[in-house]
Amino acid sequence: MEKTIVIKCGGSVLSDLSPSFFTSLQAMYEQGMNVVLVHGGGPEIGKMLQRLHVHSEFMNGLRKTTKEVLEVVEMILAGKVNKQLVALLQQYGLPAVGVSGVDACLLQAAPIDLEKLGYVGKVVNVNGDFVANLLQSRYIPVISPIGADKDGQKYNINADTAAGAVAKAIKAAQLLFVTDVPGILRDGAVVEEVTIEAIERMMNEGIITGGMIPKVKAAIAALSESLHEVMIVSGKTPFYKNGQWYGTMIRNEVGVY
Ligand SMILES: Nc1ncnc2c1ncn2[C@@H]1O[C@H](COP(=O)(O)OP(=O)(O)O)[C@@H](O)[C@H]1O
Ligand SMILES: CC(=O)N[C@@H](CCC(=O)OP(=O)(O)O)C(=O)O
Repeated sequence: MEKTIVIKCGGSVLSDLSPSFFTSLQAMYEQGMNVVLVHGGGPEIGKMLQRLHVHSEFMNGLRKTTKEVLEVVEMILAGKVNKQLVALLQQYGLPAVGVSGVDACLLQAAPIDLEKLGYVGKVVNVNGDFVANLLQSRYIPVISPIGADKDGQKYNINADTAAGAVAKAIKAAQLLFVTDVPGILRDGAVVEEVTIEAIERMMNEGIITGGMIPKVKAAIAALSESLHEVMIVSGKTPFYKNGQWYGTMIRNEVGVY
């Protein structure tokens, strides 16, 4: 199979994506790469919950998800955000197909902790064959992070976690987190390259906090023999030019997987 890149597009930057984001995607696609997008939509979910006067709160970066919250999460992620992104990609001539993790059992999920978090899911299986089939037909799958279990119960999955699980399952060669900051920042400057050890130190020291935590955790979990590097970049500015990436590269220690 051709080289595959999984790109997670954060809700923080979805309405702010620069034209260079789409031209980079066009370039990758035209070079013959397989491109898979996984998107978030946290801010959009927050806005709709507020409009509907539905209360929600976060615990360790995860949104506590009651049945009522889950309904809104699915409506926004699998409905509004997914279709907006698909339509935008199509405007750039990219053959995007929107699916949620419920379609074709793409993201089989299980609860993390029903009592504490409600219907927040972890990924227990990915239907990689389905993704591979879409890629073989040269489609660009655009995946919203809703999963379901075998009984049809749906779950709200953090989008970073979903992207990492998809990348690992389809043995992607690259995983890219596109967000609203140009990488991991320390004292205001981008850290260009970090190892797992350095990330753990930065979490302990309170340098990496909030929404950056699920990103680095998903990155670490996705590193494997086929995926050696994960990038965190900004979607607001160009992140790739003449073979050079602009952002943070997360690497395992050389040769250790
Ligand atoms: N060390 C750090 N470097 C950069 N961003 C950080 C760091 N620690 C926490 N963050 C926060 O992480 C945010 C990105 O995560 P999040 O808001 O969840 O975005 P997304 O919707 O793209 O997943 C940044 O806007 C920033 O506020
Ligand atoms: C369990 C959980 O927290 N799910 C997230 C799903 C969306 C998401 O992850 O969006 P971002 O990438 O924009 O943060 C939520 O409800 O906000």
